[in-house]
Amino acid sequence: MLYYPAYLTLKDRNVLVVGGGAVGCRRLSPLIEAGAKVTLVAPQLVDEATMLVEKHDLKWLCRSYSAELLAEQWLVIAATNSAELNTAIAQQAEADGIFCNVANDANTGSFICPSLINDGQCQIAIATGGAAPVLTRLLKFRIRAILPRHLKQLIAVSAAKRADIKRTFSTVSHRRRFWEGFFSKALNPDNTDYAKLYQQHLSEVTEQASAVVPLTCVLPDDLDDLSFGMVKKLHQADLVIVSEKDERRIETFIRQDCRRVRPEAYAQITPEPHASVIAIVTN
Ligand SMILES: C[C@@]1(CC(=O)O)c2cc3[nH]c(cc4nc(cc5[nH]c(cc(n2)[C@H]1CCC(=O)O)[C@@](C)(CC(=O)O)[C@@H]5CCC(=O)O)C(CC(=O)O)=C4CCC(=O)O)c(CCC(=O)O)c3CC(=O)O
Ligand SMILES: NC(=O)C1=CN([C@@H]2O[C@H](COP(=O)(O)OP(=O)(O)OC[C@H]3O[C@@H](n4cnc5c(N)ncnc54)[C@H](O)[C@@H]3O)[C@@H](O)[C@H]2O)C=CC1
Repeated sequence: MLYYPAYLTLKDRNVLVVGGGAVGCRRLSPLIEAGAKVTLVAPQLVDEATMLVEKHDLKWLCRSYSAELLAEQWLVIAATNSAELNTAIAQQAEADGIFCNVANDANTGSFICPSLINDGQCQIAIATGGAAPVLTRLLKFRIRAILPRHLKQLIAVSAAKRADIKRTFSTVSHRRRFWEGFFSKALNPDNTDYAKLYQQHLSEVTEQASAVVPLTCVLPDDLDDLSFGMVKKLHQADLVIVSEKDERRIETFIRQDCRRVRPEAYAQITPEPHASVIAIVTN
């Protein structure tokens, strides 16, 4: 079974953290950053948790958990060193319709806590369904190492200009193509003046129609042999002409909103002006 990934809005919502050891403490910062109203209950805290309580003026109840604490909570984290207590908290939370994380068991409770990469508004969450938390942490370091350096500034340009671009370009497809072109250029490490790059790109891109010429992709037996360039083009494709069998093979290379058309039906359709069309041919 897979988990359903989601990013929760916790601003001003009541969250209870039960347990103030290393794990309970690790849960605090992301909750604080998300603007939750945190109550921490534990007879003892690790030093770092004490520091966070003081710094952020968190409500700390220096005592054992009791069931009435769940009233008014939106979400609870069960991170004590007692598996029995953590399970009991999860059962009560489930009965009361409150989200619950159980630190010692991925299969109890209603969500698991992923490893997090936060870079401004870019938040990457990684998890392995509770199977390999240490691998999760190692993957975090690898992924963080390949992220572009000025991600925050790049996201800020998009946040500031999205409404303008919605007004400037009339279709989702044109807007997507605009942003794809802009971000592709911006991800080149030599380009860091994003405001200038944005203006330049805006002056170059138009909505004018042009003839659509399908590109052909000869599918190798082993998909690992697909060139990097072709993988990139497949990802940009707005329409692929593909048999049912090959569609399954290339599913992970094409976008969800890419149109799929069978070869025998292609003659009857009219691709959007400017559409990037790829005909898939089996080797
Ligand atoms: C289900 C989950 C709990 C949840 O959802 O709350 C869970 C469960 C358990 N972890 C255990 C052990 C360790 N966990 C870590 C580290 C992390 N564990 C995290 C998440 C999760 N761990 C959730 C699933 C995430 C997923 O799906 O991958 C991370 C990603 C996030 C975080 O906790 O903040 C964080 C990396 C933070 C980072 O750096 O990014 C380390 C290493 C270390 O501390 O460095 C060890 C010691 C080595 C070992 O034992 O493997 C044990 C056994 C305890 C015991 O033996 O008593 C259990 C219980 C069990 O499964 O038995
Ligand atoms: N998710 C993860 O990454 C990991 C999870 N774990 C699991 O997380 C749990 C907690 O681990 P640690 O923080 O290292 O434990 P810990 O022993 O350092 O801390 C336990 C905390 O729970 C509090 N506590 C105990 N009984 C309580 C009660 N009745 N009411 C309220 N608070 C109570 C203690 O005062 C203490 O603050 C363990 O079950 C462990 O198996 C352990 C390692 C990693």
